Amino acid sequence: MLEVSGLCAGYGRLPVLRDVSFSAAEGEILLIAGENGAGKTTLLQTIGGLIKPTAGSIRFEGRDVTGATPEDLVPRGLRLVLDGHRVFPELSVFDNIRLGAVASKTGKVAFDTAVDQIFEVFPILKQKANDKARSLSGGQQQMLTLSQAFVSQPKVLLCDEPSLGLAMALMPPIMNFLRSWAKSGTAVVIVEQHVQLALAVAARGLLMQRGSVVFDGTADEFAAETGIIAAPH
Ligand SMILES: Nc1ncnc2c1ncn2[C@@H]1O[C@H](COP(=O)(O)OP(=O)(O)OP(=O)(O)O)[C@@H](O)[C@H]1O
Repeated sequence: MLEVSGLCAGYGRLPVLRDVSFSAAEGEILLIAGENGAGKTTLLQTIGGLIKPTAGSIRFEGRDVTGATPEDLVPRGLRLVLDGHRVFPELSVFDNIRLGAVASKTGKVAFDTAVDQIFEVFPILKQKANDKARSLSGGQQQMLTLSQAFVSQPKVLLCDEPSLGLAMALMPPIMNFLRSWAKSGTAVVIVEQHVQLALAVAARGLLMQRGSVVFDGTADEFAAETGIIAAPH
């Protein structure tokens, strides 16, 4: 579904990514872990079209999309969800969700089904569907950001720190949400500081250090390599 090969990218003359290669298959969750500054966010942003790579290639569904912009990639089904909250504060919660489906042209039936699923996982968004998004807490805005991506039905979801700003109690529902999302066929690539929790749902784990991939293996192999035990779920 997604193949990254020999990717290099950075900021101005500062190189960050060095020869990064990995792939993510349909229906699997791939965890990207690594210390602060390892280049995880830069990697997601480069794949998502926000940073132009200086070398290497990105293939999505067998097509070369190296250097494509988010405007090209989102309608094709490759979607980046950044950390921090990027909702439209003056619009209602429901309108924010609706906007998520615009670029991908999700059909009405698929949209309604997706909204039902969202309201099941995040009942607070149903309760506040008509309230302005600015009235939501940080964690609720994060739920809304994920929901906007969900209704766009991406084939590849790149998700930076889905847990950011969320109470720990919300982590298992978020992880389960991502898991059911992957089960529907989406390749989910997540950067997550809560490695134990993410490992519980990930099929594979990739470890980055100073802009390079230093380990890539199954979740069990990742746990054996790093000594990190997946949280029970
Ligand atoms: N906009 C930017 N301009 C210049 N350098 C940047 C920029 N963003 C990140 N960097 C640098 O690139 C390197 C990789 O940062 P990146 O945010 O990709 O790491 P990360 O693994 O996601 O870390 P974190 O977990 O702290 O977000 C760091 O040295 C960082 O200082």
